[in-house]
Amino acid sequence: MDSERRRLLRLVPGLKSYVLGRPKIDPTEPVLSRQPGGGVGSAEPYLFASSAVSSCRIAQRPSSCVPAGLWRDHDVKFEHHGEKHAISATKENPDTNAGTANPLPPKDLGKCRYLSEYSVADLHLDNSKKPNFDFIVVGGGTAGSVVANRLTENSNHSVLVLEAGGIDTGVLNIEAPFFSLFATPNTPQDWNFTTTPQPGLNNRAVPYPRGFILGGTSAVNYLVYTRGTKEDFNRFARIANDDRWSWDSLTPYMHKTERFTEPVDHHNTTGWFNPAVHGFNGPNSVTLNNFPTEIDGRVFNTTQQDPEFPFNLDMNSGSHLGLGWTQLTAFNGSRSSAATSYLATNIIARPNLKILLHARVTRILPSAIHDFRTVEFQDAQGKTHLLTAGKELILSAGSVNTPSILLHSGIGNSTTLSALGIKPQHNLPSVGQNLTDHALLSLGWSVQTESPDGTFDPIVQNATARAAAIAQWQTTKTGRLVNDVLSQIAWLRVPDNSSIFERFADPSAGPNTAHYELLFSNGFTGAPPAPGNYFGIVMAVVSPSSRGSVTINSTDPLAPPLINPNILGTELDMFFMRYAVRSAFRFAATQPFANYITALPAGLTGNESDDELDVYIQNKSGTVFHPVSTASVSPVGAEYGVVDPDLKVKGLKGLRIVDVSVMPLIPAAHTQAAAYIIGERAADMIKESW
Ligand SMILES: Cc1cc2nc3c(=O)[nH]c(=O)nc-3n(C[C@H](O)[C@H](O)[C@H](O)COP(=O)(O)OP(=O)(O)OC[C@H]3O[C@@H](n4cnc5c(N)ncnc54)[C@H](O)[C@@H]3O)c2cc1C
Repeated sequence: MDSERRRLLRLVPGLKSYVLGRPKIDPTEPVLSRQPGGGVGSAEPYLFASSAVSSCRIAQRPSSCVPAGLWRDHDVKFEHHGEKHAISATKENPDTNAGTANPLPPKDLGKCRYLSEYSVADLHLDNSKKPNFDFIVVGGGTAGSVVANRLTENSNHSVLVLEAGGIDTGVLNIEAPFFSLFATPNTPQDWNFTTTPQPGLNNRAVPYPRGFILGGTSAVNYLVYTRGTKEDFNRFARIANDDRWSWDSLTPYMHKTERFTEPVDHHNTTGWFNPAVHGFNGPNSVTLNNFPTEIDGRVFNTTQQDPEFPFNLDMNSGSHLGLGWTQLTAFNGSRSSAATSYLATNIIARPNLKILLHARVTRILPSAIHDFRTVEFQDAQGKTHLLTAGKELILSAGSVNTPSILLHSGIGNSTTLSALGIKPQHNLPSVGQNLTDHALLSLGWSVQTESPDGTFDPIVQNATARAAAIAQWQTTKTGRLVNDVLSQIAWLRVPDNSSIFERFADPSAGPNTAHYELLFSNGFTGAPPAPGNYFGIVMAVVSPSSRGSVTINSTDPLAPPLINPNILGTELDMFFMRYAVRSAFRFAATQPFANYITALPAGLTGNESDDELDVYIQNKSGTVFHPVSTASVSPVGAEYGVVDPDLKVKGLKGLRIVDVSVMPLIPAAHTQAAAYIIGERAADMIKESW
């Protein structure tokens, strides 16, 4: 690490975790040298070979809606590919001798988003008298933002959100839907975690991104919006022994979170989705692909011709089997995240809601016996503070950090915590256990396109095409960048009479829930993108039997946890992935693709033996980054599990967990919808309690 890097890292609070945890990225350097690679679920960052940081400047004020006083004169600002990045510094920059850190919120509160970026001093914390806030939400991520929004609907409730990351405004890779490919891994908006070596991945350790930003992982994900099946949620309710978590009970919340909006090209969406199963008045915009692609007709023609891939009008109806259009969290051509929706301008202007950015929670402490309402956190300067919530502490730090914070607080397996040197506070052996995720593999078939830019590959491979797409998006919010990378999705099952089920129980939630998923893209999403045009199919095991864990091996709460999602860790999951690969080959061999596909995915013939295919899968697979179940719900009175069905931590007062870590089993779905739904359901439970 050279001295300039050291100096910058010291100045950049948003990168504190890189200094103290896993230093991984220097905002001013690595984009110059990284080779292209990565992509959906990839092990490598997907950055542009030809890219260069065009400038790295200090003390530039962005042109977007940031009023004087909020944007600090010593912020570090740099450009990558014409996209502007900015990371806030808190100490004075020796280069500029610039102004004071943490300015007060400007008077025109409400005109711009992010005006609730208070400094600790602005909060006038004085815990000695009475609690400053009724509720403290740890993590302004997907579910945490929902809770903060809904609780502050009641002006009698005051809420403080403590978020470790910064803000998302002006980051092209976050805002332009297609560039979600590049939002992670190893970016300033990523926690930059890595898994432990994965036996199912030939002992490779792979990046494990999580959103390090307001909006959390909803601000960096691939935008795909899928709820899962009726069977998924009914199983949740069965395991919790609480009908409040069943599909029917949650349906009002599914509608409440959603604002289904028309695509930016205003095309006729009849036959693209079923309006009857959607909400149209909620905060979070869900829409359909905004731009036609060359594969659309071919993909849907296959549904007419091959019964293995039947058409499904709307995979969010509760019955997802079949193939349909991808729904994505976008609005007017830009990403809709928990930050842009639940924490929109009018919400953060509420006087009873405060959001403290760059506030990293290190521990939760008892405020009385069995009462955990006190939070310990470090501010942007690394100074430690303690705060006690008047009513409840709500832990929404996500499936990796929620168990990590609990363990560092002495809440977990008392024996292992003692052995590590952490004083046990409350014995809950299930904390961090049962980590479950979806394995993923990306394949690309070479195609003969109708025009060189018939697929999105030129945008990835060619600087001129990319610049044109960026310019179009920036001026009109149209073009390829408004689309999700993944155009259509098929949810599919291994036949019920397959002999594999003579040896293994079926892990899916029921006969109408998929074992695997095929995601179709009008270009190659894998790594590295070799020059050419591709038809991409991503396959994922969505009802896995593998279980892993999040554990800690340090008493330092800033040290990264050990993340073992145990990807493809069982024979059954390997079987599912093999089956999915062969299913993808069958799909690509259907008649509609006959004069389109010119070559098979590199390194595969489609005739591999099981053993040969396993080698390929283990060397190339990764994850879809859907970790759940590390603080699982269980029935009231159960000796296992971490939270009761009302999401209160078992045996404790004052502490609730609201994020996808509470799901008892992984849904056959991308998990952001579940985070929003859980946030909405939990917010009502909390309101009912108070
Ligand atoms: C690359 C990627 C792509 C994905 N694509 C999709 C997709 O297309 N569709 C989909 O449905 N799902 C997708 N997911 C998964 C989905 O986005 C997540 O499951 C979901 O957003 C998780 O929500 P959450 O509320 O549980 O946690 P998060 O949204 O991760 O929120 C946790 C928040 O807590 C903060 N935090 C953590 N620790 C601390 C601390 N110590 N102090 C203060 N704050 C803290 C974090 O910074 C974060 O803001 C993807 C995930 C990744 C990583």
